[in-house]
Amino acid sequence: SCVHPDRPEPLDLHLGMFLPTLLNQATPEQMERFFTPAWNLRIIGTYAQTEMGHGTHLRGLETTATFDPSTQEFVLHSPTISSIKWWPGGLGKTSNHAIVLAQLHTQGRCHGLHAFIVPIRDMDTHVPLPGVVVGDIGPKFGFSEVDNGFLKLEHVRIPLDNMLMKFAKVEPDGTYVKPPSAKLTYGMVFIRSMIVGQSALALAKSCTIAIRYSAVRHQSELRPGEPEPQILNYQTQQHKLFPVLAAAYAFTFVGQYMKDTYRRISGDIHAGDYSQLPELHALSAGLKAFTTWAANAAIEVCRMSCGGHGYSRSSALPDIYVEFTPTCTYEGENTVMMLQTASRYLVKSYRQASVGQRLQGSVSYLSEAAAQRLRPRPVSGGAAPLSTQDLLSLVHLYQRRAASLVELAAKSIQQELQRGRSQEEAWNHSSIDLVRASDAHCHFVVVKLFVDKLEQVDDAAVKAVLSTLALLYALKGLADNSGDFLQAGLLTVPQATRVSARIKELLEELRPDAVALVDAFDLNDRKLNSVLGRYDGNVYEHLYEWARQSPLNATEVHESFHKYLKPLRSRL
Ligand SMILES: CC(C)(COP(=O)(O)OP(=O)(O)OC[C@H]1O[C@@H](n2cnc3c(N)ncnc32)[C@H](O)[C@@H]1OP(=O)(O)O)[C@@H](O)C(=O)NCCC(=O)NCCSC(=O)/C=C/CCCCCCCCCCCCC(=O)O
Ligand SMILES: Cc1cc2nc3c(=O)[nH]c(=O)nc-3n(C[C@H](O)[C@H](O)[C@H](O)COP(=O)(O)OP(=O)(O)OC[C@H]3O[C@@H](n4cnc5c(N)ncnc54)[C@H](O)[C@@H]3O)c2cc1C
Repeated sequence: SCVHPDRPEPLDLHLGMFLPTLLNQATPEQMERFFTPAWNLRIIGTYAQTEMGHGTHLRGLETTATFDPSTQEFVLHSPTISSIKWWPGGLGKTSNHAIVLAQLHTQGRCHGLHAFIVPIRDMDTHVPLPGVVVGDIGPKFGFSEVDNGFLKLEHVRIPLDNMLMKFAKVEPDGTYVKPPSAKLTYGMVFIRSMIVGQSALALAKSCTIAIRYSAVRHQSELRPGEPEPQILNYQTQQHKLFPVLAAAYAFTFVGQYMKDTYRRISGDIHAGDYSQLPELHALSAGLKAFTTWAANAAIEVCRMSCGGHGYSRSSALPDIYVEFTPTCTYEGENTVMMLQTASRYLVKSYRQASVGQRLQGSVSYLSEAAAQRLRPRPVSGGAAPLSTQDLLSLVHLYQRRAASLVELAAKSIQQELQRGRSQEEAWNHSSIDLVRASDAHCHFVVVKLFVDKLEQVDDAAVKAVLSTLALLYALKGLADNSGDFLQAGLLTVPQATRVSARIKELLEELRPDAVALVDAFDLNDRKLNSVLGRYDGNVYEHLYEWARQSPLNATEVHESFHKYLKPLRSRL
């Protein structure tokens, strides 16, 4: 990948969104005019969609692009303070172009959001062009390496051919030509798909640091009179870290699957087959939200499991967190993405299955569930026997939980409608259930993909340890969400007790292989950039060396003594 996923950089948007958007939405002539100079960094671009007043609600974006047939130009304008483009990475000081998403107006009609290439700085002097007010939005929670910026356009004129016209077009006389599918101009599916792999990388780095450190850190007393044990021998430490390790492997496989699926379906789209776009949108939106939320929480578990040294930037864990956490917000705020997957895919699929339609792809289980509902329920009605060893039965359990929560959400909407609420109100009053349904659907997809992957592993020893990780991932998820399974009649209290006992056994089974399993991520010391996660385990000497390098230690007596402490003393 041309983007360096390790640390945010001002060119991330150029490489991660400007170039891919050209590839997806530029005509061959526009590729020639823009892609080549952009590839050579003559043109440096960003993706300017979000405005001060709107990030999620794309239809609410206010920037306008009005076609002027007399000059064959678009006039780009920011009509209000809230329409100022706000947040785009690299916009403040780095980029000299921006792909600006604006409401297209031509022949007196608005045709919605379209993408326009807008030069914003002089290619030689880098001075903002006439009508362009651009700058940095100021310090943030992190991402200090990136100049996220603002852009105010004051009747800026660009040529007709600067509108990305691979799909929609504006003719010289101002006639608007619709795209083959309105969904093609949304974009963002590429990055959302890639972010799933970023979640895996963040987890792999964090648990590598925490597990290696837990193997070299000795603390307290397990058996009186014996030496202090490795903290990795404490069951609580294993209970914190081994599920994160299992998730790192799970998300690695899901990230690969997501990339492959993106490549396959975007290939179909380029060939004019848009049929799989809804599945790609739903999967990328849901898995982006599911994996980033999980990884975001897990990074903090890893940091806190390293005690005080985890809070030191020498551990790298604070930086990993600060750089990863905005993935829950950008590229589609997670709650909104979960709602997209539920409302635009799961509930729609549920309704299709309920009238007997055979579903394909990741929702095919909804057809099975619909058929199940038509069959007489077994008298016992109780939960099926639970195997805490059989992965396929656990996959089926997750599938049934997802089907149950999708049905619960769909029925909630129906009940709200029967109470006389409007469609919109009924959906809003069911949105907690909709998010739960998406979460359960994504969780099923992750567990299924993990188990599917095992079928591709030939080495018996590797397959055995990965199976143990998959079991831990599935059972830990079952324990964490036992309410869903109990409520759906898929689990009994005695079975839940057995799950907890089995998890303890798995932690013990994984202990001997834990360090080898993080070494297998093959993250070298430079990439980890962590004193606690060093491959050689030589933590204390390097921690002391790292501290000695601190700028505050450049002098034995810091200037603050003379500037503040001494004068303060003399006044007391
Ligand atoms: C979708 C919304 C939430 C709602 O939009 P709305 O117009 O109201 O639409 P709906 O009515 O809900 O739906 C209409 C139909 O359209 C379908 N739909 C919706 N979205 C899409 C889509 N994206 N694709 C396809 N189809 C879509 C929907 O299903 C409906 O279909 P149907 O009618 O039911 O059939 C919308 O408002 C929205 O999307 N909001 C979110 C806005 C958003 O995402 N903003 C992001 C701005 S850009 C940004 O944040 C950038 C951040 C930069 C971060 C730094 C990145 C650095 C690069 C790192 C890259 C790493 C690469 C590593 C490579 C490697 O690992 O190798
Ligand atoms: C580090 C960083 C980099 C970014 N880079 C870029 C970039 O390069 N280009 C770009 O264009 N943008 C960028 N963004 C902006 C980002 O895409 C938006 O912040 C994001 O889309 C969320 O929109 P918002 O900020 O308006 O939040 P809002 O949508 O206002 O969200 C606030 C709250 O409202 C809730 N909410 C909103 N709508 C709904 C709904 N329909 N149903 C239920 N709840 C809802 C959300 O769940 C959330 O809890 C970046 C943001 C960050 C933090």
